[in-house]
Amino acid sequence: MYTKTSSTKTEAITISNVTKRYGGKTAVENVSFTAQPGRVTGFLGPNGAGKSSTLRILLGLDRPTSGTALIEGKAFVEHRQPLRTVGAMLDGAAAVPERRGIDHLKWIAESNQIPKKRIVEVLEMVGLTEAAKTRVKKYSLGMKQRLGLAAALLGEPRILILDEPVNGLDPEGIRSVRRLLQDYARNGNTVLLSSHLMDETSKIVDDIVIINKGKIIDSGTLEEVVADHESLEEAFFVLTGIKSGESW
Ligand SMILES: Nc1ncnc2c1ncn2[C@@H]1O[C@H](COP(=O)(O)OP(=O)(O)OP(=O)(O)O)[C@@H](O)[C@H]1O
Repeated sequence: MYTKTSSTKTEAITISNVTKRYGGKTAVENVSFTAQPGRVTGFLGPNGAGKSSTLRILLGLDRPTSGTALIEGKAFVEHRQPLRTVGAMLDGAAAVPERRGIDHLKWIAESNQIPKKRIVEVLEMVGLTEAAKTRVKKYSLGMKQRLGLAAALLGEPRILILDEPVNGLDPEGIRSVRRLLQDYARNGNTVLLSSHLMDETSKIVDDIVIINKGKIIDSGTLEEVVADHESLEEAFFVLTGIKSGESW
C-alpha cells in the first residue's frame, strides 16, 4: 500500500509520524508518507499547510519535534555524497543576483566534485543554454526556477525534492518541466514535488499526498485521489471543506 510506513523494504523517502512545533504553533502533525522510485509524487496543499516545513526536515535543514524523515533509510545528513543521492530545490533558494546562471552552477559543481560537462547537460535539460551567461538578476521567475532545477540535477541524484517547482512557469514551461520530471522518474529515480497548484500538478504526478492545516488528509495514486471527482482541484475542495473561490 502506498502510505504504508511499516514496509520492510527501504523506500526512497519515508516520513514517519513527523510533528513540528514552532513555539506553541503546530506546523505539521503526525505526518507519514512514502515516495517511490520510478514515480513522481506530488505533496500538495494550500499555503501554510506545512509542505515546506516537512521538506526542510527531510533535507536536514530543520529538526522535527518528533518523528523521522529518511532518504533511502538514512537521515539526509548521514549520506556521504548527499548531492549525488538527493537534488533539492527549495522555494526562494535564489542564486546571487549579480552572478551569471552558468557561474552559479559552476560554483556548486566545483564544490561537489561534479565534472564541468554536467553543467552543459543540465542547462540543456532545463532550456537555459542560451541564457546561461545572463546575470541572474535579469532572469524571470520562471528562469530562476529552471536554474534551481538545473542545480538540483547537477549531481545526477537518484532522488529529486522540489518545493513549488512550477511556480512562475508559463504553460510551455510547465510542459517542459513535466516531461523532464516524468522522464527522470521513468529512469528509476524518485521525484517528490510540493505545490499548491492542484491542476498544474495533476498533469505531472503519479502519486499524491494531500496536506491541509499540518495533517495528511488523503494519499494514493492520482486516479485513487481524483476518483469520483471532476478534477484534483475539485477533490481537494471536497476533502478540505474549502469552498471553490475561497481564498487560501
Ligand atoms: N520558522 C517558523 N516559525 C514559526 N512558524 C513557522 C515557521 N515556519 C513555518 N511556520 C508556520 O508553519 C505553518 C506551515 O508553514 P509551511 O511554510 O511549512 O507551509 P507551506 O505548506 O509550505 O506553505 P507555503 O506554500 O505558503 O510556504 C504556517 O502556519 C507557518 O506560518
